[in-house]
Amino acid sequence: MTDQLKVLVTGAAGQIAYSLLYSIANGDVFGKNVSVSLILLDIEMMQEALGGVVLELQDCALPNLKKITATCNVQEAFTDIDYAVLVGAMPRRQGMERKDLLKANAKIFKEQGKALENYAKKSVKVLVVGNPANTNCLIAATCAPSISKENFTCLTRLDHNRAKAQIATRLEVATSAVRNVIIWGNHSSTQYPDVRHATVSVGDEAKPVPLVVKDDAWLNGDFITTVQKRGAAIIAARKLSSAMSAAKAICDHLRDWHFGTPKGEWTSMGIYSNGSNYGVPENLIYSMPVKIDENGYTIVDGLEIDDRSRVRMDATANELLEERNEAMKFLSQSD
Ligand SMILES: NC(=O)c1ccc[n+]([C@@H]2O[C@H](COP(=O)([O-])OP(=O)(O)OC[C@H]3O[C@@H](n4cnc5c(N)ncnc54)[C@H](O)[C@@H]3O)[C@@H](O)[C@H]2O)c1
Ligand SMILES: O=C(O)CC[C@H](O)C(=O)O
Repeated sequence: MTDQLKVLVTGAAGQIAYSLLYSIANGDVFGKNVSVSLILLDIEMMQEALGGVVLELQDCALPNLKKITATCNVQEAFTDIDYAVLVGAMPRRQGMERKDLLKANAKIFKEQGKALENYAKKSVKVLVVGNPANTNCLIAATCAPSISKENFTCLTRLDHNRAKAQIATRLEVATSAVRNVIIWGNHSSTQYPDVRHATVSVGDEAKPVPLVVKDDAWLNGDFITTVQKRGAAIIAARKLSSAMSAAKAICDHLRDWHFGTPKGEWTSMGIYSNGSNYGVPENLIYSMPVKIDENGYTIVDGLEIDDRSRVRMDATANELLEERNEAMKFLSQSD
């Protein structure tokens, strides 16, 4: 494993980045034995604020942090990077619809997909966070045809963590006792949080979550809607979208992608669908359960999908197909 990594974070002057950068720079994500060069990209207007973030990172006096580059220059930002954490995008605020975000943010991911194609290492691993994350990720992947589609992922780990926490709270157990929840589909209110295959540790035994919860009405009702609408609930309360929990989820996603998932566990990631898993259409970024080792991720196969799940999985796929249609219109427009 390499002992030096070049990690780009976009939207670096924004609120998620403010909660994220310390953990990356401190070695909590890529390990204490790896020195990290951080490249911080934000738009020109934010360079003064970004300069302040740099001052703070310096003042943390972190031994792992080899170099910090703050820039608004896309070529400088994407050159030779190992990881691209694409956070920079407009967040939804109260009263905004998701399609407003697609209009505003698609051009960012078109430009950054091209920059990945032209300047990044071909082995670069890309995590798209900016919303609508799945479709922005598809846009970036489409604009970087020489990079393997497997290297493009979007963040659904926040939803995964939310689902895990809801079950743990309900059962009054530690979140670490709950394993193998799944988020299927879009990082949106159509996502399908699925606990039919999840387990909870009771003493030395891992028992199926539905058997321990013993409340199918809750599992098929309020549990699902709470997870689906959690982002909107946070926006309504904070008047800002989630940041601390998003940053934590980004760290979890990157750490598992870099080091692998714990034995016997899977996680949820938005990944490229080639059309051969669980009836998910080809050429979508769709969240699925994956196990990760030194060879990369593999989709957990063979899980039984019941009729109710099929309907939910198709509904979220249909939303992604609609978003893709919109996105392709942007891609066909000249710059
Ligand atoms: N996938 C998820 O789970 C998840 C969770 C939370 C938030 N989000 C999304 O993450 C994004 C960022 O959220 P935030 O709260 O940090 O927003 P923010 O407004 O606080 O910060 C966004 C930053 O991106 C910068 N930016 C805009 N265009 C850019 C560009 N072309 N290149 C580089 N930087 C650019 C802005 O200047 C700003 O500093 C939003 O789209 C939000 O909806 C996703
Ligand atoms: O815009 C939204 O509805 C969600 C914002 C963010 O992605 C979250 O999940 O907290």
